[in-house]
Amino acid sequence: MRIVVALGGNALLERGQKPDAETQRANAEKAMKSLAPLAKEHELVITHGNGPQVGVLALESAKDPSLTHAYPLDTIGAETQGMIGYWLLQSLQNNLPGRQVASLVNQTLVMAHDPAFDNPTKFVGEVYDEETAKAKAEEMGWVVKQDGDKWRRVVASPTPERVVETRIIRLLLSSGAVVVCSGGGGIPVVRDERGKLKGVEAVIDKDLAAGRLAEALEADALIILTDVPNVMKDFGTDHAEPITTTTPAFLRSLGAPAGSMGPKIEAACRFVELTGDLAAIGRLDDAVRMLDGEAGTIITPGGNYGGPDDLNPRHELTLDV
Ligand SMILES: Nc1ncnc2c1ncn2[C@@H]1O[C@H](COP(=O)(O)OP(=O)(O)O)[C@@H](O)[C@H]1O
Ligand SMILES: NC(=O)OP(=O)(O)O
Repeated sequence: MRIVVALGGNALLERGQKPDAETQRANAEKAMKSLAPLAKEHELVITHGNGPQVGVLALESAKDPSLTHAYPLDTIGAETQGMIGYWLLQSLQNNLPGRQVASLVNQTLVMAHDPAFDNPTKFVGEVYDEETAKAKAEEMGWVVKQDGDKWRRVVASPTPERVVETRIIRLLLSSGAVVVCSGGGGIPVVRDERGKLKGVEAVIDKDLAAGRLAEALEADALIILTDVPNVMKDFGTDHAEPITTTTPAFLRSLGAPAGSMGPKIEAACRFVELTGDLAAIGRLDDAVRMLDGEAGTIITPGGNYGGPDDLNPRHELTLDV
């Protein structure tokens, strides 16, 4: 089977943890141990978030006295792909001896006229109280918005249209390699009037980008991993209920959920609607059980799933290396 996994930000940095390299490396190691069983049996693509890490590197760059201009967000996106990609690469190599692993710096095309450029919505960096956030906005030239009961910097997050390196990712997968790519949703780029690629000031949503990549790779499943076991109906109320197996129509009928559960649901529903295949949302530790239909919120066209025998995979793992 060919599986695209989107790794939630919490897998690298739990709420309240400081973004030190050693903390994130240790979290990456735990996350890759959870995904190793999937990689042993399937073609696997791993994508990841970069919101907190963009914040750290952007601040560093903005405060570096040797620079005339702070690094732009496309360059910082590439830095985060290199850094997080390295942590994931090494953990995978250590947990999957003998298996080839590739970690790519790669780009995602967005449209230059995407209205998202005029309405920043993607939270990056750390959380502040309102007063500190507004002072930071003044000092750094940021836009800040409320995120729950805290405040955070927001940047433009245009819709991902296509992963530029889709073809090489497909080649790597068919040779048996595990591929880490589309980190932070991919480095945001547009094509200019001559068709040449050019970076833009934005951070793409990694779940939406993982969905687009899964479509383009004709993946058999899209698994979105976060820190909650299920999508909940009536989330945040005293009658909240976990959703186990469902349809895109039902999930969409719940309305727009708070924060980044929204893009997760959108990515999962779109993938199932367009491909007829399976998407799942749940906890990192449950990744294997989700595919067995024993955990998570499973989304299929008919809203039922009895396990991998219900799938009709197009891809088989071949270790051609
Ligand atoms: N309907 C819902 N069901 C479950 N969790 C929800 C829902 N709506 C919002 N959430 C919140 O979304 C969070 C996951 O989103 P987020 O933390 O942004 O993901 P990640 O960083 O793992 O990509 C959960 O911890 C939960 O607080
Ligand atoms: N790029 C992105 O979606 O990152 P987070 O998941 O860390 O917000």
